[in-house]
Amino acid sequence: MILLTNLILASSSPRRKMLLQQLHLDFSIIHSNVDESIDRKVSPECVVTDLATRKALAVADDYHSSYVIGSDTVVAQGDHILEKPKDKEEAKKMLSQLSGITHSVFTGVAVIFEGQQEVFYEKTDVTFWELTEQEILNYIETGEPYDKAGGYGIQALGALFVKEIKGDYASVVGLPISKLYRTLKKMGYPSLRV
Ligand SMILES: Cc1cn([C@H]2C[C@H](O)[C@@H](COP(=O)(O)OP(=O)(O)OP(=O)(O)O)O2)c(=O)[nH]c1=O
Repeated sequence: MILLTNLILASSSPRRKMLLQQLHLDFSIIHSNVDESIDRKVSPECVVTDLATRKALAVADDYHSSYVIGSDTVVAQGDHILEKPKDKEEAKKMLSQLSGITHSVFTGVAVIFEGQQEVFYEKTDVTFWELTEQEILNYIETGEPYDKAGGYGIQALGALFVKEIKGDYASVVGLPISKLYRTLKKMGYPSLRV
């Protein structure tokens, strides 16, 4: 097992990688490959903290002396949890559901180091403009919705749908780096730049 750093991001998300790079730390990426099936009767905060913990634990089992970060993001509209749309129909349904209303984006984070475990979540409220059917169809054609919770990316074309956001922008994109930084500090992570 070759490991160059003692910070590991247990994620395949290019957005999480990009956000963690903002901390100017060396880190490795190891995909966690956990079963991401969820219990839809459970609250979104429980879903994201549970999945984040599962992702971190799956990697931490092999890397005890590293700080391992797992994370998960879902969109919640009322009692409905929206994950990543599987196809065009599902993407259309999700975006139609989000049109003209406020929904919440939940991101859970788990950091594990030598048996210590810190788990938290961020909730950010996002309000969409009313979207026309044509806008939704055109957006789906770009392919942007498919690997993103709720079927949109606030960091890309999806930004055009956003009227207002209350909370942490980075958390919507997939990793609340401000709170993560504070958590690493609390856990004694040694190489923080600030
Ligand atoms: C709402 C929203 C979500 N997303 C992304 C963040 C996450 O990558 C994705 C939600 O899926 P996740 O299952 O949380 O993450 P993932 O499968 O991409 O990566 P991994 O499990 O390996 O860590 O949606 C955006 O990029 N922009 C947005 O505006």
